[in-house]
Amino acid sequence: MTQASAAPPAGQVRDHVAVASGLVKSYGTGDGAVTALRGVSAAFPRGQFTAIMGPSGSGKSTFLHCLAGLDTVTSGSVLIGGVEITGLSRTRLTRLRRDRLGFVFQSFNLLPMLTAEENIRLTGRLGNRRADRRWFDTIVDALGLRDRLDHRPSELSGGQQQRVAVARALLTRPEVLFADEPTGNLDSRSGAEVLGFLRSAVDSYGQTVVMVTHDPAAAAHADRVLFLADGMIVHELAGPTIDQVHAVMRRMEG
Ligand SMILES: Nc1ncnc2c1ncn2[C@@H]1O[C@H](COP(=O)(O)OP(=O)(O)OP(=O)(O)O)[C@@H](O)[C@H]1O
Repeated sequence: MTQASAAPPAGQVRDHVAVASGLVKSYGTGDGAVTALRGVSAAFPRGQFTAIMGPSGSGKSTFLHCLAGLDTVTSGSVLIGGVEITGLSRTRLTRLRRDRLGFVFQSFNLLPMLTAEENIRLTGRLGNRRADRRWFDTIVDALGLRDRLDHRPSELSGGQQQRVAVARALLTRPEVLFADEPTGNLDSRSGAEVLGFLRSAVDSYGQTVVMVTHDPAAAAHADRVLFLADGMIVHELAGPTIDQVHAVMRRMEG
């Protein structure tokens, strides 16, 4: 297996919207301590779609959460848009996540009492109203949600709910969209629709996407796949095909 690339030198940081260097994450102390990340370094170029794969327990979700400022690190550094986030106060971190990052999770995390449109607009800031309206319309139409905007989550299919969650995450034009198993609760057709949209957001709008997935077919939508094993990046594939991803996973799972 090839060695994955380390974080880039300082001069390249501006080309990478997120840079992790030497990330270590331990949970607990003493005999019960678990080290989930053991020195993970990776850089995420602007406008690229990266998938993170690896066996169960290899540290994928921990890595995504540390990278996105949802969890603290034990040591190491995370730069988002050039800002070192590991030392930020809780308030500044919350503001950075709200203003600059988007999130999509396996469970759609929509508010049940709000309509699809209200859910989508929940995190959107009011800036230039006309531009905001245009962008809202662009996302809603691209995701095929136009005739579902007045529905509440319980009146939507899983695929539609996840598309609402993706629209909500993209409304603020985040520097990075972080997705943790976004298709984990969807049938293969709905999953493919969500993945197709993420792909086109990268291709059409230059969106940066970082996605954790178990599914080789999902990972094949990405520009590259980083493979984690036992808290370390052990392999990287560029322009992955489903067969290549399967082959690496088979080797890793022995
Ligand atoms: N809050 C926590 N407290 C203690 N240990 C944790 C915690 N979260 C994760 N871990 C441990 O850290 C390791 C990595 O977990 P993580 O959830 O990041 O793996 P994963 O690759 O995303 O797994 P899966 O594919 O099963 O979701 C595992 O050994 C897990 O048990």
